[in-house]
This record gives sequence, C-alpha cells and structure tokens, in this order.
Amino acid sequence: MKVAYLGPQGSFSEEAAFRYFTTELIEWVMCDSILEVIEAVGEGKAEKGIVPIENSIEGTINITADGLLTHDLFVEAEIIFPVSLHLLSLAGADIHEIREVWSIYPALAQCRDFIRQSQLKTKQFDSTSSAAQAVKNQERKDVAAIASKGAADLFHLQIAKSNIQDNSNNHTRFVVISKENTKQNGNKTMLLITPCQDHSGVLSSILNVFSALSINLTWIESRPTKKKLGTYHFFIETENGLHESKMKKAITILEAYEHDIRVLGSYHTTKL
Ligand SMILES: O=C(O)C(=O)C[C@]1(C(=O)O)C=C[C@@H](O)C=C1
Repeated sequence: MKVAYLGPQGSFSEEAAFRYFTTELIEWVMCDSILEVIEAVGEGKAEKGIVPIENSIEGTINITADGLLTHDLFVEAEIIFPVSLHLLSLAGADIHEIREVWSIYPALAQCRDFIRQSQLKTKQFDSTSSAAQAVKNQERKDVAAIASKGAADLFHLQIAKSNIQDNSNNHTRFVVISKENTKQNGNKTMLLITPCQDHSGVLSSILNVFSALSINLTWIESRPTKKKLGTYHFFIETENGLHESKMKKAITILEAYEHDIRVLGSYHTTKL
C-alpha cells in the first residue's frame, strides 16, 4: 500500500506516519507540500495520505480543510500527536546572532510569542524539515529553523532553544485520508455541510439539530466557498459514530432541509 506524507525526512508528519502505520508493508510517497499529499491521494498516486488538520495553539490547518473540500476524499482515522518545537541553528552558532526563523506557517504561528519577544523575522517553508535542511545547506549562522528534535539529529543542527511553542501542552491532530470510502465504523463523524441558502439563523438551525438529538460536537470550522464574500462551508465533527441512530436521524433531518451534506468519515482516534 502506498501512503503519502509531507517530507523531507524529519517532519512531524513523517514521525506520525511511521508511528501510526506499523503493521502493513508500506511504500512511502514523500511529498513536498501538504497540498501535494492531498493531490497524491486525490489522483490515485497513493492509496492513503496523512495530513495535519488542527493544532491546539494555531487551530485549523486551512490548506488541509480546503483540500478536503476540493478533492473527493474521505477521513478514515485521526491521530493526536504531541508537538515540541525547537529552535535549530548551525552547530557552534551563537543564539544572539540569529535574526530570522524559517519554518512552515503553522509552526511559526505556534511560536508567535517567542518570535515576537526575540524580534525575529520569519520566512515560510513547506515543512519544518525543509526549513531545517535549508539552514544546514545554506550554512548561515544568522538564521534558525523551527523544527523537531528528529530534524536536529538528522541535519546535524544544534538545539539553540527547546520548546519554544506558546504552550508546552501542544498537540497536532492529523487525519488519514483516502480516496476510497472504506471504513465508516468509528466513534466520531466528520460532516461537511453547505447550507442550501443563506438566511438569518441558518447556522443555528443546523446546530439545533445536533443539540436536540444530544449529539456533542468536537470541532466546527467554516471555510469560505470562495465564490462570494460571506458564504461558507461548515465542517462539523461529532462525538458519535455514523452507526448510531441519532446520527442517522440528524443527517436525514439536515437533508430534509435541503442542505448539502457530505459524510467525510466515521473514524477512531489514536493518541501517539
Ligand atoms: O512541517 C512538518 O513537520 C509537518 O509535519 C507539518 C506540521 C503542520 O503543518 O501542522 C505538523 C505538525 C506541527 O504542527 C508542525 C508542522
């Protein structure tokens, strides 16, 4: 089985993928960006992919949410992964020489306080590990990457400062995506709801269906339709599986309201 993830080596995605997929014989498909992972699965270059969808400090990873909107994909698992971000510089570089930090946007955002206090400039890369690789290759003492301990070891960089994220209790939620709608037997469900029309109270009428049926929501996110300002798709994740009668009832009611409902998946959580 081919599984796509965000590379290069030393990324958090790689660590999550290697720790989650332990049993089967896997052919890994390493991608240069999160969008490339989504496209690899969408285009059938890989059967499955693993992508970050939410971080406890920074919130939703929009590129992933938008990828789920535009590619016909399903979610078959969620993985909660602890994330410690470190400042990685060339061996022997003085921390006081560092003027700029490089990383993927969500990692930079998770370290906003540190970056502001240290008055550092920022530059975006497509992954934490590509930033670490660039620091190594460019041999610059005035820049540092924000990346993992694994990346420090791999690229022979020193940890100039450890755990620089705004909160030490930091987790990223990854989802396993696939083109095939295989397993639908989990205890959580992700729905994508596009309201049939824009009228006052439309979101509250949708949410009322869940509260009336005592369905607890674990995540709600809106993404613009990109067609008209003020129009949205809503991601709603519930604490109930698709097999439960109250979930079936909720979907039937929402469909009767003529909202567009896509079941993205019903899956279990793995804590790594
Ligand atoms: O750049 C990486 O190492 C990734 O796997 C991506 C990613 C993300 O975009 O959220 C994953 C986990 C951490 O939150 C930081 C970066």
